[in-house]
Amino acid sequence: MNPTNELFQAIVNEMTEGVIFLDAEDRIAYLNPAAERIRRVSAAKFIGRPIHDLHPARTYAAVDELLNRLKEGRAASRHRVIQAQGRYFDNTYTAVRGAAGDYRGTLLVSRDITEKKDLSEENLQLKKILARPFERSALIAESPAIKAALAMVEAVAPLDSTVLLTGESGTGKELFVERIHSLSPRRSGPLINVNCAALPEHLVESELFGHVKGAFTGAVGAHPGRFLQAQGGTLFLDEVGDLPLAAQAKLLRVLQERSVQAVGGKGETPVDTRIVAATNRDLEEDVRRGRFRADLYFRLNVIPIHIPPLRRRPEDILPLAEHFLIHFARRMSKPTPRLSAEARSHLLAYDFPGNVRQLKHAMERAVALGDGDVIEIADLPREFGGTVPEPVGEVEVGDLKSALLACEERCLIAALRRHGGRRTETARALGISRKALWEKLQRFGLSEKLP
Ligand SMILES: Nc1ncnc2c1ncn2[C@@H]1O[C@H](COP(=O)(O)OP(=O)(O)OP(=O)(O)O)[C@@H](O)[C@H]1O
Repeated sequence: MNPTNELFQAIVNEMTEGVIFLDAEDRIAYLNPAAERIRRVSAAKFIGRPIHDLHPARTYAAVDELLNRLKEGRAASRHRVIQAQGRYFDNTYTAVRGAAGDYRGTLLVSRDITEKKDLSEENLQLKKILARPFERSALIAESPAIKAALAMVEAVAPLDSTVLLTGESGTGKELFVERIHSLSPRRSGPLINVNCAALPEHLVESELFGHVKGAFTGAVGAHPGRFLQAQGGTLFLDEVGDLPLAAQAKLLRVLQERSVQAVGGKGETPVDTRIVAATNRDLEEDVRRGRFRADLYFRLNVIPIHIPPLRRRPEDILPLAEHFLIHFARRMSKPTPRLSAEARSHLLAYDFPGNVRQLKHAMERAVALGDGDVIEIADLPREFGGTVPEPVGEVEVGDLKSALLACEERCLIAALRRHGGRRTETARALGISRKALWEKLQRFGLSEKLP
């Protein structure tokens, strides 16, 4: 054998690229070991057979077209990316011509580009993510009403004044507090959040103002209290309307004196914290009914900012829905689905008693359960289909769990009505903690609906 031939043979045998040579009649004249592995064929059986024998019938026309282009000199080489054995290959077809330009055949080289392709896909994903930056606490504000509230927040954030945010549950009050804090000179200090409705009544004072070791049974260690934890920062008193009256008096004193005394402690510690309070209750009404101290109300209501319910600002519904779809799709590593025209009109027509939180949960559910790239009406919770179901009424007995839940909901409603919506008394009558009551009201979306 010609030594040059031997040398080429050795090189081609060792190559990791698959090499196939097709003669002028499109028959396989040569196939190297790498091509045997890639195509899962043996050279011994395939030499002399038409190239089509390596391909599924549906690709014949495309392969013929490609080879014809090369034969006719319309192209010197062509690329095709194929998938084989779960990997991607870039196939380069190059026409081989004699000295006179006569077509002798085609050289087909297959390169494994799986890693490259994976990387470029990942790169594309990352570019998309970068092009659409998603802040964790992005605040969507399309409606004039929410833009006005945001403008107010931006104006008062740099001041140290107390802000009272009002609005139904789930309207985004917490996001507004974050915005106030992050735009204030206290932004590098802590933002401490206290949910006044979730605090057990007997622990309200020690939670807020701290306690010394051994101040009461269970006080094994000292606790600085939320006020001191928020030193130099912002203290967010969420659901402030749910503070028991005794705690309201103590809070008022702290706000007046600007100092706290820990439960069981003697000395006073000066407090340097900005107060932002929020409530979904009608505090003026609570003041009239003697449930909330008027003097505390005036102390907190220095700068009132109202966040309207979602049903009063329909311009926000679809932008919020899309924002949540992107967020959850990314979190669940799924492609971002879009809303069908019908789903959009249902969302726009719905009155959202649970506000943005309810919309957010619905979008999370749709992304989690959806298997397509379009969210249809069927992918939305049942209540979005029409009017909100009345919570009091016949128990729809489907399974035991839902029957028990419906029963629990009715008990809660009855107890709340009997106690005029007063959480502490309701919790006591039901034999559960205020925290447990608060959680149940959230779960059933009842915190808004009742007095
Ligand atoms: N404008 C908005 N843009 C983006 N997300 C929002 C917006 N408004 C509310 N959300 C989201 O909706 C959810 C509910 O909002 P948030 O917890 O701030 O409501 P809230 O008014 O504080 O409710 P509650 O009174 O029950 O504490 C949150 O996950 C929040 O991130």
